Amino acid sequence: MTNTLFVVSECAPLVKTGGLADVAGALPGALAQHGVAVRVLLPGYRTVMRQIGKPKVVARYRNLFGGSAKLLACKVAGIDLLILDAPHLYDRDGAIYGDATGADWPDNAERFAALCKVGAMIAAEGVDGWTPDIVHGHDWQAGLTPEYMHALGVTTPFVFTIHNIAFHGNTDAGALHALGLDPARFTSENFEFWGQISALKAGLVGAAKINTVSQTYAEELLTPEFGIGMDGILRARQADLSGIVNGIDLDTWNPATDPNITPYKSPTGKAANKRALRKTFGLGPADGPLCVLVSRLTEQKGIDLLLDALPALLEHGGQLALLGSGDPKLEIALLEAADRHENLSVKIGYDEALSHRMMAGGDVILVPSRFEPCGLTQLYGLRYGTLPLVALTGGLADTVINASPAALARGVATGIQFFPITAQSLANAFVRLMDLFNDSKTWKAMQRNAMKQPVGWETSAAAYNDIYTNLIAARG
Ligand SMILES: Nc1ncnc2c1ncn2[C@@H]1O[C@H](COP(=O)(O)OP(=O)(O)O[C@H]2O[C@H](CO)[C@@H](O)[C@H](O)[C@H]2O)[C@@H](O)[C@H]1O
Repeated sequence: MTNTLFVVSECAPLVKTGGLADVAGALPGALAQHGVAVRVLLPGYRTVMRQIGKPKVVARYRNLFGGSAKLLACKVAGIDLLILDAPHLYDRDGAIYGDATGADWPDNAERFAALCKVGAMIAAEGVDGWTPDIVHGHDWQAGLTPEYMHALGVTTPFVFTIHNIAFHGNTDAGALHALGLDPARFTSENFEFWGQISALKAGLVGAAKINTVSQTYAEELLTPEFGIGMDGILRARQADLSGIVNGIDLDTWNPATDPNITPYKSPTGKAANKRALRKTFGLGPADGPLCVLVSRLTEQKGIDLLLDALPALLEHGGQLALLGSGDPKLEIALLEAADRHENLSVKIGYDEALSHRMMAGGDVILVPSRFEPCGLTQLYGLRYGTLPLVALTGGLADTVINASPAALARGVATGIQFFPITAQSLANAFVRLMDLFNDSKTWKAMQRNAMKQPVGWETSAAAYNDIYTNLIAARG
């Protein structure tokens, strides 16, 4: 039995802004099959505190970055949680990373340093009769954990997973004292990055093993274009870097049992869901494919490329139902485009149940991202027979089999990929899509292929378990 402590800033179903939460929520269950007992250390945001009932207090901290705090143990949705209840850091209105206007909380450095520090203390002393053999941090919010472990003299191996390298968690050097970091280690070999404290770099430097969420993204990260300043460090650590593709929760995302939809086992069952979805989005009947897109609306996700390429879809009988929220400029541009095109319907917001109905009712799931470490919505799409049309990058390259002549001849295609990642090549992909969609025999075969593709956690959980076991064996 291996004990693993996850240090992570979000975890589904309790609190989610994106794919990180899905992974933190699903991977523990998958690892349990391999004899790994995961406990997830999570900030006690107001929304989390409301969902955990009466947990057990397992530790108290008199002064954790300016206030007292408690560590609470509880189980929600089968996940063993350790909730850091620090009201001065987490009990506030607004979102988990920022206020209602979208601005980051000014004390985010302290908020997540506190999480890392408690992670390190758990590794040092154990908690609730439980001590981790492995500490596994996710993204910059967990990056300082190995620094605090080092300060406490803890040698438990630290595994670091990069879900999105675009966020570095940088802070001014003046915060060294406030964060309780050792000024002697504020060097380019450790966590100094262009004169700032970088939580992400601390994680990359301090990890025994680093991984990201697909093999292609692991390779892309070694280039300046994708590494966003961290490519040099990652090249230096290449021997310890791997790519492990994400899975999805096969119970939550199961078209045969999904309570949000009219359940189906074969692609023909999608028709009723498609009718319902058109109604929800106010779209009329059309000859072309009904595309769906569910996403945070950011530059990463290529929404601007999509806006430019859309006529190639909409003017040839295709439709798009889009659900998302994020960058206000993109939200406005999408709403304006929806006013102009009757075959485009946009809902701004976050709606988990609707996202299920979109997977069930859509013909095609669009993921035109500029970069995508793994991506989850194309995996949902595969499972629901909703064929992915994706940019050829990161996990989208690894999980979709492009309908190339060779793949079609072998009968293995599951979707469409486009490259280079430009509006023009996306528009060309829409033209290819129309041809494929009109060839109903090929389309149905692709849907069947898609629904058969393994998209669960089985193989990837085994890969994480291998990392843990090798690190533990190497310690002796
Ligand atoms: N408006 C909305 N309503 C309902 N649901 C919505 C929504 N907007 C987004 N979602 C949901 O949020 C999740 C997004 O996950 P992704 O993996 O696609 O991207 P994200 O960039 O957040 O994750 C980062 O981390 C994950 C996990 O490693 C990587 O897969 C990914 O490449 C990386 O960028 C999906 O479950 C999606 O359905």
